[in-house]
Order: sequence, then C-alpha cells, then structure tokens
Amino acid sequence: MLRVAVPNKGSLSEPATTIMKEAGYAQRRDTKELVLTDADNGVEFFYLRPRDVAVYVGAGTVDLGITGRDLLLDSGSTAREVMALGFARSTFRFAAPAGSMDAVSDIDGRRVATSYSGLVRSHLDEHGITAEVVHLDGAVETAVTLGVADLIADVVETGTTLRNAGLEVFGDPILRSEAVLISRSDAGAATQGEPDPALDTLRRRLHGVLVARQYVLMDYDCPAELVERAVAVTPGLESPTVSPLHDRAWVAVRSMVPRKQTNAVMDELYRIGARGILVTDIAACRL
Ligand SMILES: Nc1ncnc2c1ncn2[C@@H]1O[C@H](COP(=O)(O)OP(=O)(O)OP(=O)(O)O)[C@@H](O)[C@H]1O
Ligand SMILES: O=P(O)(O)OC[C@H]1O[C@H](OP(=O)(O)OP(=O)(O)O)[C@H](O)[C@@H]1O
Ligand SMILES: [Mg+2]
Repeated sequence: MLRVAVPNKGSLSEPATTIMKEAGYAQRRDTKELVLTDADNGVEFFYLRPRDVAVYVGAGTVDLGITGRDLLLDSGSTAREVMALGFARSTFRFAAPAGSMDAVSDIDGRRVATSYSGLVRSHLDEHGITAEVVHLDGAVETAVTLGVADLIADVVETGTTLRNAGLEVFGDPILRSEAVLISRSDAGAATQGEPDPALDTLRRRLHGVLVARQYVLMDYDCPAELVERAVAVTPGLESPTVSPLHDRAWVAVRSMVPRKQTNAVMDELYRIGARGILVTDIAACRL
C-alpha cells in the first residue's frame, strides 16, 4: 500500500487535506487521527508535523509527502520535489530593524534568528558570510526586540508580522516557497523494481486537480469566417473543439482557458464577433 505523509498542523494542513479530497482520496475527519487507510485507493495517509514530512520521506518509511519547499531544503533530506502544488506560497527573507541593513554583506559578524537554520546556514555559506545563527522554534520576529539577535530570516507572506515587529526585508529573497509533493530520491521504483501504479495514479490525480483549478472551460459561438481569429485567442491545451451549428454560417467553439485570463479573453472574443460566451468550472480532469 502506498504511504503518504500529510501535514497535521499549521498553514499547510488544511489545503493539503483539501487537495487530497479533491483528488478523490479519503481524509481523516478528526484532527486527532494520526493515520487513515483509504483501502479503495490503496493509500495509507500519515498525519505528521510539517517539518517532519521530509525526514520520513527521505528515510523511505513513507513514499510521498506534502510539505513546503522551504521545509524540504531546511531539513537536508534527500527527498526530491516531484510537483509544485500552488498553495502556501511565501518568500523566505532576511529582515532587520527598519533602515539598519540593506545588503546581505551587512550580516557579516551579526546574529541571525531563524527557525530554518539549515537553510540560512547554507545560504550564508554560499555568500561567504560569517554570522551566528540563533535557532528559535517560531515567532522569530520578536527575537530582535528581545535582544537575542540583530536580524531574522523568516517566512514572509503579506509582511504584516514583520511590520508589526518594526522590521523590514532587505536583500534578494533567499527562496520562493510553496507546498510541494515530495518523494524518495529513487521513487518510481518500488521494491521489485516495478513502478508503483498507486504512486503514478496519485501524481496524475493531483496534476488533474491543479489543472482544474487553473483553467476554465469556455464555450462560444462564432461566425465561421472569424473562427481562425477566435481560436488564436483560445488555443486551448492541444486544440480547441470546433463544431458546426444548425446555422451553417456559425460554429461553436469549446476550449480550456487560464482562469486568470477569463474576462480578458471574453472581452477579446466579443470584440472579434463571438457571441453566447459561456464559462464553466472544471470539476476534475485527466489530461
Ligand atoms: N503566512 C504564511 N503564508 C503562506 N505560507 C506560510 C505562511 N506561514 C507559513 N507558511 C508555509 O507553511 C510551511 C510551514 O508551516 P507552519 O508555519 O504552519 O509550520 P511550522 O511553523 O513549522 O509549524 P509551527 O508553526 O506549528 O511550529 C512553510 O512551507 C511556510 O512557507
Ligand atoms: O507575512 P505574514 O503574512 O505576516 O506571514 C508570515 C508569518 O507567518 C508564519 O508564522 P506562523 O503563523 O507559522 O507562526 P510561527 O512563527 O510560530 O511559526 C511565519 O513564520 C511568519 O511569522
Ligand atoms: Mg509557523
């Protein structure tokens, strides 16, 4: 049975459970449950601390896991990123009291507080900077106020937490992170060297959810002589479906369109002469 690690707490937990449900897997109902067996799909889910997911996957005791790219790199695990999942997006940045530092070189000889010591140490080493890394479990923004560090390195999403602590980011982002699906470095090969079909299915299902989230289905009618111009605006993933209408002067077109471009594409189609433009959500797909 395929073993999959899902974060049990924090920012990753709820969206990770949601994506698994959308992919058709059973998920725990009670946050106190530590393991859930989805016998129909041949998958066993383990609910683990977000930080520990990469450790279990790297050790090979679970086959796949969901974690943050930042947590994966910080762990030093040999697990590898299989697929970016598009949620829990954040940047990982240095921040210091407003106006006190503006380049990575300013960190030399200073004390950096962080919960991501592995990530910070390797970044500082890469830049040839010598600094003391003060490891804290969380709420690192307070470390400067309380005098245990001169600056911090932490996850930044909206920047609200930093602002509230009187801190400002400086230098380039150390990392752009989001939730990722990870596997053992040798995944794909199960014990007898046979690829595990449940693993392939899970990957394809998650990919299907991501596509369904990123695209809408657009239907419209278009004068036949304008169809080439219209399909240039909605090329779809492979090729749009063009069907005849009872009125031979018109055709019907169906195509997948990036969700973010929905309104701009409708405006453009209308301008070209398309009418009856309809947009539908995609509940699921397999490409
Ligand atoms: N405000 C946020 N916005 C987006 N992603 C975030 C945010 N905070 C954390 N993350 C992401 O979530 C993951 C870490 O989750 P979280 O902060 O819940 O765990 P943790 O800090 O290790 O655990 P805990 O805070 O419970 O000790 C990282 O990948 C991080 O980039
Ligand atoms: O830029 P923002 O939108 O303010 O979000 C960033 C904050 O969110 C996370 O904290 P979390 O809630 O995980 O607490 P923690 O520091 O105790 O881990 C992160 O560590 C930052 O503190
Ligand atoms: Mg946290």
